[in-house]
Amino acid sequence: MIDKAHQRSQSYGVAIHDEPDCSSLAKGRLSDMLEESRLLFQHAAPVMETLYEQIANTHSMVLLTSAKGMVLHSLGDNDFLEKASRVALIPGMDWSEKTKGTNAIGTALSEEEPITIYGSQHYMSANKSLTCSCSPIFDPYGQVVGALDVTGDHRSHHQHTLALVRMSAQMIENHMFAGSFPKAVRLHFHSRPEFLGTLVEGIAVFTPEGRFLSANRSAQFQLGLSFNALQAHTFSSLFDLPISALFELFGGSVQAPRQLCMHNGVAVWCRAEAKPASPWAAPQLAPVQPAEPPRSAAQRKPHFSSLQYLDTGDPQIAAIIHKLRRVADRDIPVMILGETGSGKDLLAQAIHNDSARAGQPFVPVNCASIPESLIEAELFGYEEGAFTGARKKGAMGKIAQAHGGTLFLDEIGDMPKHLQARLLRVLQERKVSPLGAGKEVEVDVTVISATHKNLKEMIARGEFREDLYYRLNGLVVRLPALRERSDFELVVRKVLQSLCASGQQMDIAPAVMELLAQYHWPGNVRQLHNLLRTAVAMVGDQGCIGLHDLPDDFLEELQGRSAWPATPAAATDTLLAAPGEALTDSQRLQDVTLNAMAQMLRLHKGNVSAAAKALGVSRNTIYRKKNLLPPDLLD
Ligand SMILES: Nc1ncnc2c1ncn2[C@@H]1O[C@H](COP(=O)(O)OP(=O)(O)OP(=O)(O)O)[C@@H](O)[C@H]1O
Repeated sequence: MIDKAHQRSQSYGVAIHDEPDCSSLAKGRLSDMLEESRLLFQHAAPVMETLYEQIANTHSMVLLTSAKGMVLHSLGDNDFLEKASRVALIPGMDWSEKTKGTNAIGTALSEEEPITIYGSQHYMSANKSLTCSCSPIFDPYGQVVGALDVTGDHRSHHQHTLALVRMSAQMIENHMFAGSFPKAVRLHFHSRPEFLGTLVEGIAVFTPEGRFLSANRSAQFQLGLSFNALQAHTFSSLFDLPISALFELFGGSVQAPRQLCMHNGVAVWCRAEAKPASPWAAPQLAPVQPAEPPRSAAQRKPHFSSLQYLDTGDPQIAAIIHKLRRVADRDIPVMILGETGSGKDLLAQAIHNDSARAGQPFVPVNCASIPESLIEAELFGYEEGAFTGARKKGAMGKIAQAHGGTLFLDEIGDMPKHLQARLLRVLQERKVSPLGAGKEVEVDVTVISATHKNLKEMIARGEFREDLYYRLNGLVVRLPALRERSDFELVVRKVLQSLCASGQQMDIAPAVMELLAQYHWPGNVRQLHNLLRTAVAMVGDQGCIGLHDLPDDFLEELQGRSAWPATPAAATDTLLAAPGEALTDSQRLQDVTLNAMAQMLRLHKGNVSAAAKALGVSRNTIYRKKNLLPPDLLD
């Protein structure tokens, strides 16, 4: 990228050794540009202040530029501002590549990508004492409208700066997004429900008829499609559902997240929003029926939700479910312990969905994923003007959003100590006071918390309040790790089923099942879910998951852990066989793999690429086994 930028700079005729020139500064032009970029400036100014707070006293400054690279606004340390003015890094100056050659602002705008330009990478000698990190800012129509930059002394550059700048640019984009398309159907989504409502959630907007209008960066990333490519899509081509089904899915509630499957096979948790004025919510399409009583557990689809769905025969899980049913609807706080990925989140949702509060919001908060500086505002909400960067009309906190329903405090062990006391007060008094608000709001929530940390040890170290611990642990349940479960095969089948589209037939070769059962699953069901998702994609429409459908790194790990004993045995079948014919003895997998490779190499006359393609593995997988294969087989 830098080489290309230098070539462009050269072609623009930028002189490497020119002195910085402030003479082109035109006050009138700056005020015109500010007027033109008013919307951008409005959304960016508070974010710039927050960003500046993070980097204050690091000899650096925050800059906002127009889409053409003109500096619109800057905030910085006084000593550095002076240095910056010496290199003409001041409002009104043009930092496009055409005038300044390679620099983060100009190059990020040319490439439409975030970038850091380190000291000597600058094109002009005068700028080599700077290091700058810049991200372009896109408007809700996919157009670059400006850039956000942090520039500092090249000796005090911090490697996290670009990440901070990217996040801040995304925050500005999300704010602009929130104010656009008031009549559209808005879908918020993420593969992890606790990320809904946070900076990283995907937001896609459709017309009431389902035509694509816009998507933020995260949505483009999750859908695997650029803004331009998305123009050709509709809601149904992206989510395999007519848009009218959204209403049914959300049953009139916009709060409780539901699962949808994207066109690329990845499941995401979603919330949908449509303003009452939208025809989507108009009576002829889908009448809102607020008076409808919550559906009973029996009526609800047992889809990733009810306790019944989670009961797959393991006695420890059965005991947990039994205990949970006994305390159901008594507002007893439940604390779920368990390793990461063991299903704590899913269990919390199942508890909610089986409770009398099922028709009300289920609001997850991941205490570990929200920056410490934002968690207070996220949880308790804030009033207009409560702090720098606060939204115009304030925001409702997660606790208040959960009113009537369930608040799920995931990773409670990561809750900052100073907020633990406030949370305790809310739980005791059932009232919440948003930041900057004089009055308190009554809240009726039932609380479920979860953690993989040892809270008792944290209490002993003074890191977790004992009184809060006893408030939260009405009933403590410990989810077993996947390797400890006796219902492994059923869990595999269930996860597999959840990954298949309706009507898609997918089986798993018995030998593969045996192999999976021997693995130690440090990432628990989440790891299994991810592995099977890849395998299902490898198999395609329908068929049977064989060894060659598993990712190479997983197979290598299995080999490394000697889950494949090297028992020499004459293998006869191959794992590429149909389900009924597949091997049942995983002890012979090594030989079977080698045999399959040898067979394919013979068939393709030693052509490793063709054999690898036929086996569905990479060429390296075959090369790595080179020493174990007959030497005459490899070309
Ligand atoms: N019993 C189960 N059946 C089917 N899928 C499951 C089951 N348990 C967990 N999963 C799936 O595994 C993944 C991880 O589950 P979940 O997020 O509930 O774990 P977690 O313990 O909350 O993880 P973390 O500690 O990282 O927050 C999800 O995709 C979930 O759908």
